[in-house]
Amino acid sequence: MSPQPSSVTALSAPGKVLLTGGYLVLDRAYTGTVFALNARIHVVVQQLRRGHRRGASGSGPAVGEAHGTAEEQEGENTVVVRSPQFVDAVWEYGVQRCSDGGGVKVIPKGDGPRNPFVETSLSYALTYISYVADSKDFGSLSVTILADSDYYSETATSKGPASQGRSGRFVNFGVPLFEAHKTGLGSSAALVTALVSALVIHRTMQPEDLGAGRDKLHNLAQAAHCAAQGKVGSGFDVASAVYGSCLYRRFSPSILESLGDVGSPGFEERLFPIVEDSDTEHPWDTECVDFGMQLPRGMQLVLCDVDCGSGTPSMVKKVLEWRKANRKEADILWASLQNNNERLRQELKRQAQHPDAAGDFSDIRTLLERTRQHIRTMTRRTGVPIEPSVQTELLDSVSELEGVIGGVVPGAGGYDAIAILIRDDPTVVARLREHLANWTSKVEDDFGGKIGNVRLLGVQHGSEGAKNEMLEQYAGWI
Ligand SMILES: Nc1ncnc2c1ncn2[C@@H]1O[C@H](COP(=O)(O)OP(=O)(O)O)[C@@H](O)[C@H]1O
Ligand SMILES: C[C@@](O)(CCOP(=O)(O)OP(=O)(O)O)CC(=O)O
Repeated sequence: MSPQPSSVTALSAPGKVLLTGGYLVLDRAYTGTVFALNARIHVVVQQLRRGHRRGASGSGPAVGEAHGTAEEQEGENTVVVRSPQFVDAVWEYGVQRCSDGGGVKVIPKGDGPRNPFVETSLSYALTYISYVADSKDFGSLSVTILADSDYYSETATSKGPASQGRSGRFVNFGVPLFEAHKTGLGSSAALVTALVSALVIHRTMQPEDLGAGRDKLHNLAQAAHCAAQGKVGSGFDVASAVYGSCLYRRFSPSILESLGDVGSPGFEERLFPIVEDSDTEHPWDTECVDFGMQLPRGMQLVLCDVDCGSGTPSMVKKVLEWRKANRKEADILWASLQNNNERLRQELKRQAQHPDAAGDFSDIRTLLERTRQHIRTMTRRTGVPIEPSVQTELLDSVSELEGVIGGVVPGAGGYDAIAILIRDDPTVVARLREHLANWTSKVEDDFGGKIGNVRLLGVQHGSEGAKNEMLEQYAGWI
C-alpha cells in the first residue's frame, strides 16, 4: 500500500561543476569528475486542500496545507508552479490522463511563456506516480521553486525590493526568469531532479526513503531532463544533482531511445521499467563512483563568473565532428586527457582519505596544468573556444596568486565560469576577490570573445546530492 501523502514535501538538489572530462564524458569509454556545489534548487510541494485529503477530518487543514481556489477545490485537478524570486514566474497546469496508456500530461493554462523543464518533470513524475500509487487521484498541487543566488549572474541579483518576513537565504531577483543570465551551474538539472523527487516522495514514499529510492529518482530525472532538453546529453549534471560529487561514467543512450513522448500510446508501460530498472535488455549502466566524495582537507573549490556564457550544444557538435573526422589524433588526445584527469582524481581522493598527508598541493597543481595543456591542444585542433585565450590569461593570472592551487575551464569550457582550487583560507579568497576586482583583459582573444565583469561567485564545493529539507527556511516564500 502507498503511504498516506503528507501535506507538504520539501527537497533540494545541488548545482554542479564538471572539473575534468568535458566532451570525453559523452562517451562511455571515458569518465568525468563532477563536483556538487552548495548552491541548490529547492522545491516545495503542497497538497491543496480537498475534501478527501488529510486534514479534512473535521479539524481543518493540516499544517502547511495550502488553500486552493474555488475552481481547484471543485473541478479538475490543477498544478500551480511558482518561482516567487522572479517576476511573473507562475505556471498553471490542468492534469490530463491520456488514453491508451499514454500516461499523465500536464496542459498549460493561459498563453504565458512555457517552462519545458517544469512541464516535462510534472508529466513524467505524475505518469510514474499514477502507475505505481494506489490512488489515481492526485488532488491539486501547489509547487514552489526557490534557487540560491549563484545560479544567476550579478545582473539579476537582488534587484527586487527586500520583502519583509522572507527568509534570508533566498533573494528576490526582481526580473523575469528569461532576463536572468545563467552562470552555468546546471539549474535545469537541479530543478528537474528536485521537482520529480519531491513529487514522487510526496505521493509514493516517505522522506526517509530518499536514500533507498535514489536510483529510481535518478532514472526518472534523467528521462525527464533528456526529454525537456530534446537531446540525450551525458547526464553528469542530473547524476550529481541526485548523488552528489562523484566520478561519473554515463549511461548507454539506448536506455532512453525508445521511450517516446508523454501522451503516446503505451508511454506509461515504457516509463515504468526505465524508472524501476527492470528492463533486462537495457539495464541502467550509469556509474557514480565515490559519490559524496569530499575535497582534501584544507582545499576549497571556487568559481569565477565571467558573465558571458557560451552555447554548449554547438560547441559539442563541432568537437564531436572533429573527433569523427580525426579519429586517430582524437583518440590519442582523449587518452592523454583521461589519463591525466584520472591521476588528478586519484590524488584528490588520496589526500581526502588521508587528511594527515594533505597540505602539499604541488602534484595537484602540476596535474591541473597538464589537463589545461591538453585542453588547449583540443581548442586549437577543434577550432572550438574551449579554453580561449582570454580564459587562458585569466586562469594564468589567478594561478600566480599565493594560495591558488590552479584552475580549469570546467564542462564544455567557452566563455563560462572558471573553476579554481584554492587553499581553504579566507585570506586567499580575499586576495582573489581583490585581484579580480582590478582585473582587465589585455590580450586579443583568438575567437573574438570578450570578458566583461569577472567576479568570484559565493558558491563552494557541496558534495551532497538530493536531500530532504526543513520548512522553516521558506518562511515568507511559500
Ligand atoms: N528558478 C527557476 N524557476 C523555474 N525554472 C527555472 C529556474 N531556474 C531555471 N529554470 C529552468 O531551467 C532553464 C535553464 O536551463 P538550461 O538552459 O539547461 O540552463 P542550465 O545550464 O542552468 O541548466 C530555464 O529556462 C527554466 O526553464
Ligand atoms: C561538453 C559536455 O561534456 C559537458 C558540458 O558541461 P557544462 O557544465 O558546460 O554544461 P552545461 O550545463 O550544459 O552548460 C556535455 C555533456 O557532458 O553533456
